[in-house]
Amino acid sequence: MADSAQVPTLVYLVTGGCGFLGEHIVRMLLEREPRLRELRVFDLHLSSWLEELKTEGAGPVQVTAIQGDVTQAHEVAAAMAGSHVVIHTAGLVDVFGKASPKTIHKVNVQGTRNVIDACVQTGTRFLVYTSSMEVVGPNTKGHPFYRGNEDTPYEAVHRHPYPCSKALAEQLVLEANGRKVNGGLPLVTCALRPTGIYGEGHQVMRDFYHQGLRFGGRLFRAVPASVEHGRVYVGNVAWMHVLVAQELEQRAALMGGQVYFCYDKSPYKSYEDFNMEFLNPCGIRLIGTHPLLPYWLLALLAALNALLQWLLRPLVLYTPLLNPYTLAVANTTFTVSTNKAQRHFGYKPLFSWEESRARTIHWVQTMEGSAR
Ligand SMILES: NC(=O)C1=CN([C@@H]2O[C@H](COP(=O)(O)OP(=O)(O)OC[C@H]3O[C@@H](n4cnc5c(N)ncnc54)[C@H](O)[C@@H]3O)[C@@H](O)[C@H]2O)C=CC1
Ligand SMILES: C[C@H](CCCC(C)(C)O)[C@H]1CC[C@H]2[C@@H]3[C@H](O)CC4=CC(=O)CC[C@]4(C)[C@H]3CC[C@]12C
Repeated sequence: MADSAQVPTLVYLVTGGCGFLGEHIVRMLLEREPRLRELRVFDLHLSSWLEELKTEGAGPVQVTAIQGDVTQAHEVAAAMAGSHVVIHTAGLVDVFGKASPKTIHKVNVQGTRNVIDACVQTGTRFLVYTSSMEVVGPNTKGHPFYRGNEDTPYEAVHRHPYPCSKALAEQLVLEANGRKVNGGLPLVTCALRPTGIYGEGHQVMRDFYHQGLRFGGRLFRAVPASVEHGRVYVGNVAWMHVLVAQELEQRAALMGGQVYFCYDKSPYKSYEDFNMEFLNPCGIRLIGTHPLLPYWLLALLAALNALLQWLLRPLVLYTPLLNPYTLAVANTTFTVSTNKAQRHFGYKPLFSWEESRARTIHWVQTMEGSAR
């Protein structure tokens, strides 16, 4: 990257820039990357906030909205021509059976291959990829991953299309590190593995909140409180992406081809107890200190849901929250504890747990259809 302490010269492209995480990355770049000249936001569906940003909130930075599909190699290459850094966060996040395994593979794996090829073709040298903790686990055997780091041995066995696709895509990204791009310089890549992300705009939190309102302000415990699940605030995930993108040139030898868990100081709790940190102040209570239904019954219901999904598929898309995969993930301890990102590029969470919590609560309270 050119040394541009004073004059903004850099062109960034964010794929999936209109998604939950993508929007936070876009806003964080505008706030925290003074060298930015142009920010290209590439997404299948462009959001209306982007128009407001283009007219009001971007300051001197040119924000370019590009409606495009990562599965279309020519669209990706055209969008990327002339950019210095690409943050590839576009993905099909589906663990509920909304999309077919083929579509998930196409978007997550072929889409990533297209981004890498476009880097090579257009001479874009820096690629930051949003991977996922799901690349590691939880595995199908339900083995706990307790306070693990990037080097913790774990038997990663995937069957579900989403983690399979993220694992393949991450591998492509890491293997691409060092490939010569147009102009002869080496590509520098790195992958971030967020745990379960939460914060403003989180669709599953929205679903749980509305479910709680429908049940008269109550949710029923389904997962034992002893199962701990790693969570990270979206603002800190965005911050880590921005920081990596900024440091990748100076620390290419150290960071190139590396993976980093994406974490912060959010407390280790069960998925449901953690959600209650936000939903409780918004009038939702979690009923039961133990799961109301025994595990075997939940597993049976999850299997039934899977069967119903399959039977109904020709007629209607039935995608309940409970299925064998979500039940297994929610019931398996998976927490990370690492300082690799701090050691390699000085990452420290930008938002404290208290601030992350307050921001998320505020978002739930101001959500359309909220109890307040
Ligand atoms: N939500 C979570 O808890 C976690 C998410 N991740 C990863 O973070 C990334 C972002 O996830 P979220 O923001 O949660 O999902 P999201 O669904 O809110 O955002 C994904 C964005 O990608 C776009 N997109 C999808 N297919 C596309 C295509 N073919 N071409 C161009 N754009 C396309 C969507 O329109 C959307 O704006 C994904 O790669 C996901 O695998 C990783 C760990 C945890
Ligand atoms: C929806 C699940 C909780 C419902 C359980 C039930 C039905 C028993 O009440 C969510 C529990 C864990 C979530 C996943 C986890 O946070 C890791 C993820 C990482 C990603 O990359 C994408 C999202 C997800 C798979 C996330 C999805 C929802 C859960 C399965």
